[in-house]
Amino acid sequence: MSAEKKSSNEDDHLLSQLKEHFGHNQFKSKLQEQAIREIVKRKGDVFVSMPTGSGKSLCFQLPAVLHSDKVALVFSPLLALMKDQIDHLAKLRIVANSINSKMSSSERKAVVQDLRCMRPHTRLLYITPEQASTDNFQSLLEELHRQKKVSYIVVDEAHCVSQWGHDFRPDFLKLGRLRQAYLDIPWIALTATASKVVAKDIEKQLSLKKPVATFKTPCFRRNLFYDVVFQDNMRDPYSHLSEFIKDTLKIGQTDKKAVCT
Ligand SMILES: Nc1ncnc2c1ncn2[C@@H]1O[C@H](COP(=O)(O)OP(=O)(O)OP(=O)(O)O)[C@@H](O)[C@H]1O
Repeated sequence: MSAEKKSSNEDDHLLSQLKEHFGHNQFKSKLQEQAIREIVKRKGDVFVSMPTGSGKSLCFQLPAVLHSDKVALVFSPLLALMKDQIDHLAKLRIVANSINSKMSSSERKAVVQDLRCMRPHTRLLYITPEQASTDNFQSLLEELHRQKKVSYIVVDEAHCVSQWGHDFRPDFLKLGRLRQAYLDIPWIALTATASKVVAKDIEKQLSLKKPVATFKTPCFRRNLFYDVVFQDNMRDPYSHLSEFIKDTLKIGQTDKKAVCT
C-alpha cells in the first residue's frame, strides 16, 4: 500500500473513532487535530497549550480510548475537575476512574482490581499529583508498566508545575521524577495558560523528553482591544468608553476576522 493511501486510511480511522466514541463529526480546530494525530503516534512527548474550551481534553481522551488494553494515567490538580471529566466520559460509555484520598478503601480496591485484570476496562485513571509519591501508587505504576498497560501519562493543568505561573502546586514537581523513571511512556502536558517562560519551565520541571512536539495557540488575540486611561483624567468616562467601543467596532469592520466582544 502506498504511504499516501496508508495515511488517508489512518485519517479515516481516527475520524470514525472520533464519531464513534465522542459523537463529533470533525475536529474542533486544526490544532486539536494536529495534536491528536501526533499523540496517537506515541513517538514522544507532546505539549499542548490552547485556551479554555478549545477541546484540550479530547487531545488525550481520544488517543486513550484507541488503546483497548491499556490505561492512560491523568494527573489533575482538582478533584472537581476529575469528577467533571469522569462523569462526562461515563455518559459516553468510556470507563474512567480515579484514585484519590476521598475514596473508601473498597472503592479503591475495585479500581485497582480492574487495573490488575489482563484487559482492564479502565481507559483513563485520574490521580492527584499528591498520589504520585505514595508507596501504593508507586508500586501500582511499576506493576502496570511491567505489564505494558500504560498508554500515556498526562499532566492536565500543567502550568501548576511552574513557580512562574499562577496556581503553582509543589506536588506537581514530584511528577518530574516520575518522568525520569518511566522513559518509554509518552507524556502529554496540557495547559490553557502558558507564557513562553512558563512553557519552558513546564518542559524543564516535568523533564519532558526532547524534542517535545508543541501545539500552541498564538497568544495574540485580534478580537481584544485595550485602552488604559486614568479615570481622574477623564471628564466623562462613559462617553470615553462609548467612543472606544465605536472605534474598535470600526476596526472590526475593516478587519473581517476581528470580532468585538
Ligand atoms: N472535535 C470536537 N467537536 C465538537 N466539540 C468538541 C470537540 N472537541 C471538544 N469539544 C467540546 O468542546 C468543549 C470544551 O472542551 P474541553 O472541556 O475539553 O476544553 P478544554 O480546552 O479542556 O477546557 P479547559 O481549559 O477548561 O479544561 C466540550 O464541550 C467538548 O465536548
